[in-house]
Amino acid sequence: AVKPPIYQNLHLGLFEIGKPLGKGKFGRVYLARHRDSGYICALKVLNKDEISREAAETHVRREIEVHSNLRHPGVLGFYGWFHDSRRIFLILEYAAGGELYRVLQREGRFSERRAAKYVAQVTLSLLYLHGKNIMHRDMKPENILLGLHGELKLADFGYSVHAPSNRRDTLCGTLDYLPPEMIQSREVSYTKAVDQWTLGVLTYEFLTGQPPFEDTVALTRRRIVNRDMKPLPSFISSEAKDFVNSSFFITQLSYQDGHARAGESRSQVPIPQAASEYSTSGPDRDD
Ligand SMILES: Clc1ccc(CN2CCN(c3c(Br)cnc4[nH]c(-c5ccc(CN6CCOCC6)cc5)nc34)CC2)cc1
Repeated sequence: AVKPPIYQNLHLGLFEIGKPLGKGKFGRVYLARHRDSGYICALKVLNKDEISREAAETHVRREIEVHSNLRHPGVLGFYGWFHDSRRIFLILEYAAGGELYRVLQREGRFSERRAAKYVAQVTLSLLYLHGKNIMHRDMKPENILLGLHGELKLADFGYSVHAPSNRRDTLCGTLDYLPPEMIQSREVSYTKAVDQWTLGVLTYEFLTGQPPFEDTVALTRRRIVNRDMKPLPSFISSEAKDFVNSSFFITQLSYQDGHARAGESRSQVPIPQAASEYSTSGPDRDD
């Protein structure tokens, strides 16, 4: 027999569940409305069994720990969480514009003006996160949402950590957005330069519709380590080309020196010699 409502999940009973907004690794996200206030939100419902099966407890714990302490217009709102015997529920801001990668897929690529607006917004969100000594580490169009007025919102803090960090999380999913230091096998400590590199990858993808190092898995790895970016198409302005290139070289520099040397123009920045300068040695890590 169906249990009387009082015994069902008290918190869940506070919400009316609407259309599913998407499926992910450990669960789904639904449009939801808080009954008393009428407030519209996105309810991320994670399945505990699937989380345990993938040994992703730390991933989820970190997502809640980090995300619940953030409050910024360029970061998807996190309003709270609750759980029952089978599921974990995250109460998140509803981004009315949906996922940025769907917009990019639909439009092919963005104009330089629109790309510049998005890069500026992601930069402000990153400045906020880095100011709190947090690296996102998993920035990609799939994890960027659009608000009602087309403003960008960073989401999914499952891979975020406090800088610097030498965690060796298992990296899964695409390598396209990861900088050399995160895919080379040596034990390294990640700095915030990780997110700066990814901003360069995002800029390239906004302008062309493809990530700069996209290739077969093995060749993507080699391209990234050698900073062997696929050439930008001729329709890209020289200023945009310079911006994308600098984010890969300045990042390499700041990573090497362990501190940001922002503001240094390219002419003063020693540009690496041949690609051979970067060792591609060391056992490949395919976790
Ligand atoms: Cl566990 C998990 C489950 C699913 C996902 C993938 N998405 C992560 C982001 N999700 C959303 C979140 Br969180 C917060 N607000 C959202 N708003 C939307 C959304 C909003 C509107 C639409 C409809 N489109 C909007 C653009 O025009 C065409 C119609 C589609 C999606 N998705 C989310 C949706 C699901 C990630 C992890």
